[in-house]
Amino acid sequence: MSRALPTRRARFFHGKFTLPPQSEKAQHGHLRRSSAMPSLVFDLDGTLIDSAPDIALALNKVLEEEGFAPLTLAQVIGFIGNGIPALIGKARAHYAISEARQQPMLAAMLRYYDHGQTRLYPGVHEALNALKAEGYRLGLCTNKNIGPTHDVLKACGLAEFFEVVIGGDSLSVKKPDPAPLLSAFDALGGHPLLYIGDSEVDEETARRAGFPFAFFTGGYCHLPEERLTFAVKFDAFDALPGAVRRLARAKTGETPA
Ligand SMILES: O=C(O)COP(=O)(O)O
Ligand SMILES: [Mg+2]
Repeated sequence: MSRALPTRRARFFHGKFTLPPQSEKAQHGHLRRSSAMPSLVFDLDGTLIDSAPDIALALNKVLEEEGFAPLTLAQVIGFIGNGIPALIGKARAHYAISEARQQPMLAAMLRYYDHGQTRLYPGVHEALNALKAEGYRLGLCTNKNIGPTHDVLKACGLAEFFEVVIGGDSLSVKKPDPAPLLSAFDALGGHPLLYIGDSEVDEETARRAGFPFAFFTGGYCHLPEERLTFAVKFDAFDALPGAVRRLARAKTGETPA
Protein backbone atom coordinates (compact mmCIF):
# COMPACT_ATOMS: atom_id res chain seq x y z
CA MET A 1 0.00 0.00 0.00
CA SER A 2 1.35 3.41 -0.77
CA ARG A 3 0.17 6.75 0.37
CA ALA A 4 0.86 10.19 -1.02
CA LEU A 5 3.25 12.00 1.26
CA PRO A 6 1.42 14.67 3.19
CA THR A 7 2.31 18.19 2.22
CA ARG A 8 3.85 20.43 4.83
CA ARG A 9 1.05 21.95 6.86
CA ALA A 10 0.84 24.38 9.69
CA ARG A 11 2.25 22.45 12.62
CA PHE A 12 0.08 21.74 15.66
CA PHE A 13 3.13 21.66 17.85
CA HIS A 14 5.92 24.16 17.71
CA GLY A 15 9.31 22.63 18.05
CA LYS A 16 11.77 23.78 20.65
CA PHE A 17 14.60 23.54 18.20
CA THR A 18 15.19 24.86 14.73
CA LEU A 19 16.78 23.05 11.87
CA PRO A 20 20.28 24.15 10.98
CA PRO A 21 20.48 26.35 7.90
CA GLN A 22 21.06 24.49 4.65
CA SER A 23 24.62 25.69 4.19
CA GLU A 24 25.56 24.61 7.69
CA LYS A 25 24.14 21.14 7.09
CA ALA A 26 26.16 20.80 3.90
CA GLN A 27 29.21 22.11 5.70
CA HIS A 28 28.87 19.43 8.36
CA GLY A 29 28.51 16.65 5.89
CA HIS A 30 24.81 16.02 6.45
CA LEU A 31 22.03 15.65 3.95
CA ARG A 32 21.88 18.36 1.31
CA ARG A 33 18.28 19.11 0.55
CA SER A 34 16.35 21.94 -0.87
CA SER A 35 12.99 20.57 0.25
CA ALA A 36 11.65 19.60 3.67
CA MET A 37 13.76 17.23 5.75
CA PRO A 38 12.80 13.60 6.32
CA SER A 39 10.75 12.94 9.42
CA LEU A 40 11.01 9.99 11.80
CA VAL A 41 8.41 8.87 14.30
CA PHE A 42 9.33 6.65 17.25
CA ASP A 43 7.33 4.29 19.43
CA LEU A 44 8.10 4.58 23.16
CA ASP A 45 7.73 1.46 25.36
CA GLY A 46 10.11 -1.30 24.32
CA THR A 47 11.67 1.00 21.70
CA LEU A 48 13.26 3.98 23.44
CA ILE A 49 12.63 2.92 27.04
CA ASP A 50 12.61 -0.35 28.94
CA SER A 51 9.49 0.45 30.95
CA ALA A 52 8.18 -3.06 31.66
CA PRO A 53 9.53 -3.23 35.26
CA ASP A 54 7.57 -0.11 36.25
CA ILE A 55 4.46 -1.28 34.39
CA ALA A 56 4.72 -4.63 36.24
CA LEU A 57 5.21 -2.89 39.59
CA ALA A 58 2.07 -0.78 39.18
CA LEU A 59 -0.03 -3.61 37.75
CA ASN A 60 0.98 -5.95 40.57
CA LYS A 61 -0.02 -3.33 43.16
CA VAL A 62 -3.43 -3.12 41.51
CA LEU A 63 -3.74 -6.92 41.44
CA GLU A 64 -2.71 -7.18 45.07
CA GLU A 65 -5.49 -4.75 46.02
CA GLU A 66 -7.92 -6.88 44.06
CA GLY A 67 -6.73 -9.97 45.96
CA PHE A 68 -4.70 -11.63 43.20
CA ALA A 69 -1.14 -12.93 43.02
CA PRO A 70 1.51 -10.87 41.21
CA LEU A 71 2.31 -11.60 37.57
CA THR A 72 5.86 -12.25 36.43
CA LEU A 73 7.71 -9.66 34.35
CA ALA A 74 7.45 -11.97 31.33
CA GLN A 75 3.68 -12.25 31.75
CA VAL A 76 3.35 -8.46 31.99
CA ILE A 77 5.53 -7.99 28.90
CA GLY A 78 3.09 -10.30 27.13
CA PHE A 79 0.30 -7.81 27.92
CA ILE A 80 2.14 -4.63 26.76
CA GLY A 81 1.50 -3.12 23.35
CA ASN A 82 -2.12 -2.00 23.06
CA GLY A 83 -2.13 0.62 25.81
CA ILE A 84 -2.84 0.69 29.54
CA PRO A 85 -6.62 0.01 29.38
CA ALA A 86 -5.90 -3.10 27.26
CA LEU A 87 -3.18 -4.17 29.72
CA ILE A 88 -5.75 -4.05 32.53
CA GLY A 89 -8.21 -5.95 30.32
CA LYS A 90 -5.62 -8.69 29.69
CA ALA A 91 -4.78 -8.95 33.41
CA ARG A 92 -8.51 -9.21 34.20
CA ALA A 93 -8.91 -11.93 31.59
CA HIS A 94 -5.95 -13.81 33.09
CA TYR A 95 -7.64 -13.93 36.51
CA ALA A 96 -11.25 -13.89 35.22
CA ILE A 97 -11.84 -10.58 37.04
CA SER A 98 -15.24 -8.99 36.30
CA GLU A 99 -15.44 -6.21 33.73
CA ALA A 100 -17.00 -4.07 36.44
CA ARG A 101 -13.48 -3.74 37.90
CA GLN A 102 -11.98 -2.32 34.66
CA GLN A 103 -12.40 1.37 35.48
CA PRO A 104 -11.36 1.19 39.16
CA MET A 105 -8.34 -0.93 38.24
CA LEU A 106 -7.39 1.44 35.42
CA ALA A 107 -7.67 4.46 37.71
CA ALA A 108 -5.47 2.71 40.32
CA MET A 109 -2.94 1.70 37.65
CA LEU A 110 -2.62 5.31 36.48
CA ARG A 111 -2.19 6.42 40.08
CA TYR A 112 0.55 3.88 40.82
CA TYR A 113 2.41 3.99 37.52
CA ASP A 114 5.77 5.72 37.89
CA HIS A 115 9.13 5.66 36.13
CA GLY A 116 11.66 4.98 38.89
CA GLN A 117 12.99 1.79 37.28
CA THR A 118 12.57 2.86 33.65
CA ARG A 119 15.77 3.05 31.62
CA LEU A 120 16.67 4.20 28.13
CA TYR A 121 17.99 1.43 25.92
CA PRO A 122 21.74 1.89 25.41
CA GLY A 123 22.59 4.44 22.73
CA VAL A 124 19.11 6.00 22.49
CA HIS A 125 20.18 9.46 23.62
CA GLU A 126 23.19 9.47 21.30
CA ALA A 127 21.16 8.26 18.30
CA LEU A 128 18.44 10.89 18.81
CA ASN A 129 21.10 13.56 19.26
CA ALA A 130 22.82 12.57 16.03
CA LEU A 131 19.58 12.47 14.04
CA LYS A 132 18.35 15.76 15.46
CA ALA A 133 21.70 17.44 14.74
CA GLU A 134 21.41 16.32 11.12
CA GLY A 135 18.03 18.03 10.87
CA TYR A 136 15.69 15.05 10.90
CA ARG A 137 12.30 15.98 12.33
CA LEU A 138 11.46 13.69 15.23
CA GLY A 139 8.04 12.68 16.56
CA LEU A 140 6.68 10.12 18.98
CA CYS A 141 3.60 7.91 18.66
CA THR A 142 2.85 5.60 21.59
CA ASN A 143 -0.13 3.72 22.97
CA LYS A 144 0.83 4.85 26.48
CA ASN A 145 -1.57 7.49 27.84
CA ILE A 146 -0.35 10.99 27.06
CA GLY A 147 0.01 12.09 30.73
CA PRO A 148 2.49 9.37 31.76
CA THR A 149 4.15 9.69 28.34
CA HIS A 150 5.08 13.32 28.97
CA ASP A 151 6.20 12.45 32.52
CA VAL A 152 8.51 9.65 31.41
CA LEU A 153 9.91 11.65 28.47
CA LYS A 154 10.87 14.40 30.89
CA ALA A 155 12.28 12.00 33.48
CA CYS A 156 14.43 10.25 30.85
CA GLY A 157 15.68 13.49 29.28
CA LEU A 158 13.94 12.85 25.96
CA ALA A 159 11.26 15.54 25.95
CA GLU A 160 13.24 18.10 23.95
CA PHE A 161 13.84 15.77 21.03
CA PHE A 162 10.24 15.49 19.88
CA GLU A 163 8.29 18.16 18.04
CA VAL A 164 5.15 16.05 18.12
CA VAL A 165 3.96 13.58 20.76
CA ILE A 166 0.84 11.46 20.24
CA GLY A 167 -0.32 9.25 23.13
CA GLY A 168 -2.76 6.36 23.34
CA ASP A 169 -5.57 8.67 24.44
CA SER A 170 -4.67 11.65 22.21
CA LEU A 171 -7.14 10.45 19.57
CA SER A 172 -10.27 8.32 19.88
CA VAL A 173 -8.38 5.35 18.38
CA LYS A 174 -5.02 3.73 19.20
CA LYS A 175 -2.41 1.84 17.19
CA PRO A 176 -2.72 -0.45 15.23
CA ASP A 177 -5.29 1.97 13.81
CA PRO A 178 -3.16 4.07 11.45
CA ALA A 179 -4.72 7.40 12.53
CA PRO A 180 -2.31 8.23 15.39
CA LEU A 181 0.74 7.65 13.20
CA LEU A 182 -0.75 9.55 10.25
CA SER A 183 -1.51 12.44 12.55
CA ALA A 184 2.04 12.39 14.00
CA PHE A 185 3.66 12.56 10.56
CA ASP A 186 1.15 15.14 9.39
CA ALA A 187 1.83 17.41 12.37
CA LEU A 188 5.60 16.98 11.94
CA GLY A 189 5.73 18.07 8.34
CA GLY A 190 8.74 17.03 6.30
CA HIS A 191 8.88 13.80 4.33
CA PRO A 192 7.79 10.73 6.32
CA LEU A 193 10.73 8.33 6.24
CA LEU A 194 10.26 5.68 8.95
CA TYR A 195 8.19 4.58 11.90
CA ILE A 196 10.54 3.01 14.43
CA GLY A 197 9.03 0.51 16.87
CA ASP A 198 9.41 -2.79 18.65
CA SER A 199 6.20 -4.72 18.24
CA GLU A 200 3.71 -6.31 15.91
CA VAL A 201 1.34 -3.44 16.83
CA ASP A 202 3.82 -0.90 15.44
CA GLU A 203 4.47 -2.98 12.34
CA GLU A 204 0.75 -3.23 11.58
CA THR A 205 0.30 0.49 12.23
CA ALA A 206 3.10 1.43 9.82
CA ARG A 207 1.80 -1.00 7.19
CA ARG A 208 -1.76 0.32 7.41
CA ALA A 209 -0.56 3.93 7.34
CA GLY A 210 1.67 3.21 4.35
CA PHE A 211 5.03 4.10 5.91
CA PRO A 212 8.20 1.98 6.06
CA PHE A 213 8.84 0.31 9.42
CA ALA A 214 12.13 0.03 11.33
CA PHE A 215 12.04 -2.94 13.73
CA PHE A 216 13.97 -2.67 17.01
CA THR A 217 14.44 -6.28 18.11
CA GLY A 218 15.30 -5.53 21.76
CA GLY A 219 11.79 -4.68 22.98
CA TYR A 220 8.45 -6.39 23.59
CA CYS A 221 7.46 -8.07 20.34
CA HIS A 222 5.10 -11.04 20.63
CA LEU A 223 5.52 -12.45 17.12
CA PRO A 224 8.49 -14.12 15.43
CA GLU A 225 10.24 -11.64 13.14
CA GLU A 226 9.37 -13.74 10.06
CA ARG A 227 5.80 -12.56 10.57
CA LEU A 228 6.77 -8.88 10.35
CA THR A 229 7.47 -6.68 7.35
CA PHE A 230 10.18 -4.07 7.82
CA ALA A 231 12.49 -1.83 5.82
CA VAL A 232 15.13 -1.78 8.55
CA LYS A 233 15.91 -4.12 11.46
CA PHE A 234 18.31 -3.18 14.25
CA ASP A 235 19.22 -4.61 17.64
CA ALA A 236 21.22 -1.68 19.04
CA PHE A 237 20.71 2.06 18.74
CA ASP A 238 24.22 2.82 17.57
CA ALA A 239 23.17 1.19 14.28
CA LEU A 240 20.12 3.39 13.75
CA PRO A 241 21.55 6.70 12.46
CA GLY A 242 23.52 4.90 9.72
CA ALA A 243 20.49 2.85 8.70
CA VAL A 244 18.33 5.99 8.59
CA ARG A 245 20.89 7.86 6.46
CA ARG A 246 21.11 4.96 3.99
CA LEU A 247 17.35 4.80 3.66
CA ALA A 248 17.06 8.58 3.27
CA ARG A 249 19.65 8.52 0.49
CA ALA A 250 18.00 5.59 -1.24
CA LYS A 251 14.58 7.27 -1.09
CA THR A 252 15.59 10.76 -2.10
CA GLY A 253 18.51 10.03 -4.36
CA GLU A 254 20.62 12.13 -2.04
CA THR A 255 24.34 11.73 -2.11
CA PRO A 256 26.29 12.17 1.10
CA ALA A 257 27.88 15.59 1.34
O1 LIG B 1 1.32 1.22 26.36
C1 LIG B 1 1.55 0.17 25.70
O2 LIG B 1 0.91 -0.90 25.85
C2 LIG B 1 2.60 0.18 24.65
O3 LIG B 1 3.17 1.44 24.45
P1 LIG B 1 4.02 1.70 23.11
O4 LIG B 1 2.99 1.97 22.04
O5 LIG B 1 4.87 2.90 23.44
O6 LIG B 1 4.82 0.48 22.84
MG1 LIG C 1 6.37 -0.51 21.91
